[in-house]
Amino acid sequence: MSLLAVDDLDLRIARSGQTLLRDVTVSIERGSIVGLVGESGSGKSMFSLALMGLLPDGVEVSAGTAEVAGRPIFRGASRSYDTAVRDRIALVSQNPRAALNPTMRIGKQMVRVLRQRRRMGKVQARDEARELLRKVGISDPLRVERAYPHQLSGGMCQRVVIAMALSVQAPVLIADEPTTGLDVTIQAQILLLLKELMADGDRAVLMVTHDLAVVSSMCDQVIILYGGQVMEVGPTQDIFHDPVHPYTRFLLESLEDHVPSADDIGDRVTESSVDFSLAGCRFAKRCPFSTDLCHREPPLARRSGTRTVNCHHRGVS
Ligand SMILES: Nc1ncnc2c1ncn2[C@@H]1O[C@H](COP(=O)(O)OP(=O)(O)OP(=O)(O)O)[C@@H](O)[C@H]1O
Ligand code: NI
Repeated sequence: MSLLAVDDLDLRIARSGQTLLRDVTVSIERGSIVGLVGESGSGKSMFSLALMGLLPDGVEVSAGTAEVAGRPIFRGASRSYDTAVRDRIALVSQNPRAALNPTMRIGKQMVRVLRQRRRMGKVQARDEARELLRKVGISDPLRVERAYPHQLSGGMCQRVVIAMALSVQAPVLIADEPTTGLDVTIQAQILLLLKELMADGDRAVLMVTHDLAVVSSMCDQVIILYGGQVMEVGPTQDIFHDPVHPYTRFLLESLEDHVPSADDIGDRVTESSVDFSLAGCRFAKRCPFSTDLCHREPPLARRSGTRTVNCHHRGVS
C-alpha cells in the first residue's frame, strides 16, 4: 500500500476559476524517494502546500482525494483538511530561513515543537533536540541551540529545518527544493543526509526540484509536471533512458551527452508562462505533435507497468 496516495487532485484559483493543478495523481511507496520535477511556476510548491493544508488564500482544492499512511488528508474540498494528518507529513520548505522564527533561539523552537507535538517534558525535549541536531550532521549542537536563525548560514538553517521536520516523526517528508541557494558542497551534504535518513526504509520522501541532477542521483521514481498537469511518471532510470512524453523528451534532449546539471530545466525553457485556463493538454501549444484533439481535451493517463504517460498520441508500449 502507498504511504502517500493522491488521486486526481485539482487546485483552483478561486477568483478566476482557473485550474492550477489538474488531475494530479501521485503514489509513493514506503522506502522510496520520488522526484517531483517541473519548471518554475508549474505548481510543485502548490502541490506540497495542498498536502500540508497550507494553501495561500484564494487557492483551493476543488477535486480529488489524498491520503497519507492510510488516513485521508482531504476529500474534494480543502475545507475538510484533516489537521490530524500533520503528524504524518512534514515539510522542508523552499526557504529554510523563512520557516524558522527569527525572534526565537533554535533550541527553544525545537523544544517547543517537541513538547507540543510529541508531548515531551522540558528536559526530555531538550535532549531530543540535541540528538536531532547531531543526527542532521551538526557537530556543535550547543552553539546552534543558542543561536538565532540570522546567526546561522543557509546550509545550517536547512539542517535545522530538516531536524525539525524529523522531530515530528512523520512517515512522509516533503522536501521542496531543499538545496536551492546553498553552495555545491553543502548541497551534496544535505542530499546525502536525506538519503541516509531514508535508509531505514520506513519513510518516504517527495523531493520537489527543478534540478535533474538531483533527481538522477536521489530519486527512485520521477513525476514530470508541466503547467499543473502530470506529463509522465516512472522509474528514474527508465524516464532518463527512454522518455516517452514529448515534453520529457524535450527536457532531456540536451542531456544526452552529459550528466544533468543544476538548472537544466531553466536552461531549456524559453517560454515559461502557462495558461491555466487551457482546456486541453497544457503542453499542446509547444508540442510539435499536437493536434486539434490536444488543444480541445486533456489527455487521459495511459498506464503500462510502472509507467504513466499523459498524452493523446504517445503511450508506453
Ligand atoms: N497566492 C496565489 N494565488 C494564485 N495563484 C498563485 C498564488 N501563488 C502562486 N500562484 C500561481 O501558482 C502557480 C504555481 O506556483 P508554484 O509556486 O507552485 O510553482 P513552483 O513549481 O513551485 O515554482 P518554483 O520552481 O519557482 O518554486 C504559479 O504559476 C503562480 O502563478
Ligand atoms: Ni516552488
